[in-house]
Amino acid sequence: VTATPPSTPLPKVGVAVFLLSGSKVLLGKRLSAIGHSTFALPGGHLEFGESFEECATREVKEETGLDIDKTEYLTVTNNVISEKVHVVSIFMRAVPADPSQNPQTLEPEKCDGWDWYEWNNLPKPLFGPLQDMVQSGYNPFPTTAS
Ligand SMILES: CC(C)CCOP(=O)(O)OP(=O)(O)O
Ligand SMILES: [Mg+2]
Ligand SMILES: [Mg+2]
Ligand SMILES: [Mg+2]
Repeated sequence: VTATPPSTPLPKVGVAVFLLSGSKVLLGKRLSAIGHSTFALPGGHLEFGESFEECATREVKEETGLDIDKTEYLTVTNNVISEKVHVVSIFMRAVPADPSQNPQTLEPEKCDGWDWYEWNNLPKPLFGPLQDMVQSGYNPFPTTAS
């Protein structure tokens, strides 16, 4: 009888949303097993049949109660987070549909609370894939035509 090798789980596909307000971005401290106690963008698993935009809109609404506008694809990253977790992250950007709306912590078991942070003064530690992007000097903000 040949032992079956331990199966390595398939990569996950996550959609993360840079929700922008002026020079600030919305972040929440994760309480899920993956990335526990690190600050991450709202977002989540891409579900069957969803477009990236549909997933972004759904996850932000589920997690923060906020409706979003001007959602657009930014970039993708490929991160092996641990020996059991490999995540392909689709990064989107968007703006709140109603700037006066405050985010709500709708999944307190997954997130310790949402706050707006200046891009040049982000909290630590950041969730792995986001930390890598920040470290690489990535700028999620629209470039205003000079
Ligand atoms: C980070 C990676 C596991 C992708 C899924 O992100 P997530 O844990 O926020 O997922 P959900 O919001 O869908 O629960
Ligand atoms: Mg979610
Ligand atoms: Mg989800
Ligand atoms: Mg999530």
